[in-house]
Amino acid sequence: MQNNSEIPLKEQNIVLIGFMGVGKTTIGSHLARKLYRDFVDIDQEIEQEYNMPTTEIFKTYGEKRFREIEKEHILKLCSNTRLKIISVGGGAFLQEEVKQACLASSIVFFLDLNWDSWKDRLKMLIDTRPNLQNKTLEEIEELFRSRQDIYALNHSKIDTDQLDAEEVADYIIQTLKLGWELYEPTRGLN
Ligand SMILES: Nc1ncnc2c1ncn2[C@@H]1O[C@H](COP(=O)(O)OP(=O)(O)OP(=O)(O)O)[C@@H](O)[C@H]1O
Ligand SMILES: O=C(O)C1=C[C@@H](O)[C@@H](O)[C@H](O)C1
Ligand SMILES: [Mg+2]
Repeated sequence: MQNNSEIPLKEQNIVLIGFMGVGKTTIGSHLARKLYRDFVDIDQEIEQEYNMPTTEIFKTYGEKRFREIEKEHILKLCSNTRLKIISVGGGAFLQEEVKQACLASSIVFFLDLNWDSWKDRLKMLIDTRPNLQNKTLEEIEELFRSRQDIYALNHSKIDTDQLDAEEVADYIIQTLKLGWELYEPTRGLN
């Protein structure tokens, strides 16, 4: 669970990564409530800044612009904040600089879900995720599989297949407590 950050492990931001629809936003808000921390959802931050949904931002400004704004938001949080729960967009780790900044400053959890479970969620996601639109199921599966590489570097991988969102949040908290105790058992007490 360790990284290069000067920030004590218990105060580092927690970043949730994974493919669209694995539950980063839902689980992140449970986690924030349970740990009494602020929750930041990068997609929602960008939507608020532009005052339009992601699908409209993609149509009006293009994915490239969206990625630039996404990077700005994440880099700022990585360098200026602590104690936050951050859900990043499913494509954020496509940008190497974003990936490295998160891994160096924060505790990064990869929320994993298998394809068969994921595809049952497609109907719920399609209207609001531009990168799922105008694709066949085979193309979406190809995207799903090709994206797994970008999530492979993380501090902890959580298999979410058999768990509801709240159970995943509880599991993350158990993992964190173990990591905090193991790596910094006395920090802050001396
Ligand atoms: N563990 C879970 N079990 C069952 N359903 C879940 C679970 N986690 C999330 N969901 C449901 O899946 C849908 C997508 O979840 P959510 O929006 O949190 O995904 P996301 O990872 O934030 O996606 P994106 O990267 O596109 O923002 C929601 O309808 C949510 O209620
Ligand atoms: O995986 C992706 O490419 C995306 C995921 C969403 O979270 C949004 O960031 C946007 O819809 C793009
Ligand atoms: Mg989300």
